[in-house]
Amino acid sequence: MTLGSEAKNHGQRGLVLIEDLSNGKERFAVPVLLSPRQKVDPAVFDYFRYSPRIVDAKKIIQTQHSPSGTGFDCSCQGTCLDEFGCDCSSRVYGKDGRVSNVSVLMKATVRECSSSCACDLWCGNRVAQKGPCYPVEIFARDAKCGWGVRSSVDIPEGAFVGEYTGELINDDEAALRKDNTFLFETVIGMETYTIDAKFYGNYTRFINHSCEPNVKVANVCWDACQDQLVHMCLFSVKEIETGEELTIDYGDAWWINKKFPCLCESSSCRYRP
Ligand SMILES: C[S@@+](CC[C@H](N)C(=O)[O-])C[C@H]1O[C@@H](n2cnc3c(N)ncnc32)[C@H](O)[C@@H]1O
Repeated sequence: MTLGSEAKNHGQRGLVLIEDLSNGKERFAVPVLLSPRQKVDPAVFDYFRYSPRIVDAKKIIQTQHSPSGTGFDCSCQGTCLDEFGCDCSSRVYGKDGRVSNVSVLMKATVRECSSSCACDLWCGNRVAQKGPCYPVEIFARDAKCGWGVRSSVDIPEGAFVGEYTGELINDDEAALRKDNTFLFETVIGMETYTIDAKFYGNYTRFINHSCEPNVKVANVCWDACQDQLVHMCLFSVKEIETGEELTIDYGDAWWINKKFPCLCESSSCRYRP
């Protein structure tokens, strides 16, 4: 992590606290920007460890789920795409790697090709597994909401914008965690697990809630294993302009028992008294 001993000016966008929170682990730098007008506590960056992938410290995937035996593999030569009549295509991604109909994303798990498929790495059914390519920055939103994430470029609709990463833990351990702010449920096979991004994760754990979000979470699989880990993958559901904040809907289960109102400012806000 590059911590600026003196925050540097970053054009109009703010002062750079950290030049690249990912420390070279993403295709692009993930700067953290302070604002002279918005005081936000930077203490999180003292303990937060950046991980572009799920952290399986308890070896849940390795020991509890068979690494062999694929639930899904193809024998295609070259690329898999719906338009080539390929049966293994998830029928979600277009030729440009974007989702043409974002409403289908939330309906069923998207099965991308895996290492046990015969197709090439550039097959059209491998998108989220290759990692994000739209640069973002973490910025001081305001004292109440804390940090937020905004785009550094224009993002088209249907684009993959990142995977929610963090520590993979079982439900018993999740129940013991004191802070449930960063918990996100996932599944492996028939069992439910939790991803906790409080201490380990990537920029997606800084994405704030909106009742009218521009990003939605979809279930995506790409591991060559019968009981595949379902990755929580974020896709833009509308065009996002440079400088616009990325937001997701945390859902009713997250907002239950929260002692503060939603500050999303949407006219259709559901969590404001
Ligand atoms: C997953 S974190 C998002 C990153 C967070 N802003 C930070 O600085 O670490 C969720 C927390 O952000 C704040 N937050 C996010 N969206 C909000 C909203 N719409 N209204 C109020 N607070 C929000 C709340 O403090 C919430 O507990």
